Amino acid sequence: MFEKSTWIRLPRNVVVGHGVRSEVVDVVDDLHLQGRPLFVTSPTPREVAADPIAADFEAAGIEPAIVTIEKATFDAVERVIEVAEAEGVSYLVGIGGGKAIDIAKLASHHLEMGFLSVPTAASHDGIVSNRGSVPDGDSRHSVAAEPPLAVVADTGILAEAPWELTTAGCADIISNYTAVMDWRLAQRLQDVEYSEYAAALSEMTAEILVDNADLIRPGLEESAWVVTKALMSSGVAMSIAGSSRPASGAEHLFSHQLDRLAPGAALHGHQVGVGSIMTAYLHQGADGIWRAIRDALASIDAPTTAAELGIDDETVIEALTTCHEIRDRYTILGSGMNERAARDVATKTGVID
Ligand SMILES: NC(=O)C1=CN([C@@H]2O[C@H](COP(=O)(O)OP(=O)(O)OC[C@H]3O[C@@H](n4cnc5c(N)ncnc54)[C@H](O)[C@@H]3O)[C@@H](O)[C@H]2O)C=CC1
Ligand SMILES: O=C(CO)COP(=O)(O)O
Ligand SMILES: [Zn+2]
Repeated sequence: MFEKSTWIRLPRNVVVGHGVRSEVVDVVDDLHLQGRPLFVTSPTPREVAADPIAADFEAAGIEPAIVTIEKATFDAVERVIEVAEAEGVSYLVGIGGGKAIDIAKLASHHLEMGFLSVPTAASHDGIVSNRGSVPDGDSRHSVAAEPPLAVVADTGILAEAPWELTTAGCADIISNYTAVMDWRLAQRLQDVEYSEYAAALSEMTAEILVDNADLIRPGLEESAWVVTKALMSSGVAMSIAGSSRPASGAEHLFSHQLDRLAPGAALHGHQVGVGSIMTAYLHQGADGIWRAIRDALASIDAPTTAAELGIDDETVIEALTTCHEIRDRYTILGSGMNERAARDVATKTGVID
């Protein structure tokens, strides 16, 4: 008897384009959401998007509550939950980069409320995913969370954000190549649950982005369009898989460990890009696609070395040798790299001198 079943939860409305920031009120109306929202944002996104969107809500007779968070932590999720309960809100709107959106996503899941995702940076592929990524002591959890009811991505805002945020989003997508290699390996060796559709979508998204790399240039609003669509497609792959596997393999473990060893040194996307160069080498050796990944990153101005990340060589080695402990996720790193092997891959790929 066939007993398999799955739930794929995706946004109902995806609104992308120039000036769509002013359509958030219409999207809420279309979703028949009643009552007050709680905006979850961080300082700069508050200025560029949350305050103007709040003014639109006020003009429509709705008084939003606003909470500003600085870091993606479980304490921040708790604080948002407390504010939501104290203010009697009925849905959440995450406005900002990956951290603000993750916190809104996790809080709305706990509160059993809907949430909208309003990215102000094309810097990460959590915009539509049903996962939240939060550090917790020595680990980094990928937590099942509420997917957004709707996404409103204003390409005008995204194109005006600092260029490195967009190149970080591109690198987060390019890292899908190695994330999928790790997923297939884990399926073969550990029989982990695997979706050919999600894997194919994730790889195709990276391929389309790389094929359109010449459209990705600073100051060009079309770049924000191309990158945002790729970020959404990658997020949909995660939602189809019911796991971040299609977009997160050993290169992400490396980045999560750098977040612990060198907090705030570099953007998530940039770290996973550099990780991806090295894990591609580990998968396929000197003649594999590691050079293509490095060149694709370089072509969109993303870092390809430890120095460009602003991280010293020894921290890279420490991250490589310890990051398999971050979570129980089987990857090419197996039960861990020793120091010589880590130095070898980092040197041969030019990540360290
Ligand atoms: N849940 C998921 O599936 C995924 C989650 N993530 C998570 O997302 C986070 C990384 O996201 P990021 O956006 O790189 O970090 P972030 O949220 O810290 O944003 C980076 C910086 O950009 C600023 N910023 C955002 N929009 C801006 C604008 N328009 N103008 C000027 N500054 C602006 C933010 O205030 C922040 O200082 C990590 O915690 C990562 O684990 C990443 C990918 C997938
Ligand atoms: O960043 C992600 C995908 O790009 C997902 O994050 P996790 O590695 O925490 O699942
Ligand atoms: Zn990522």
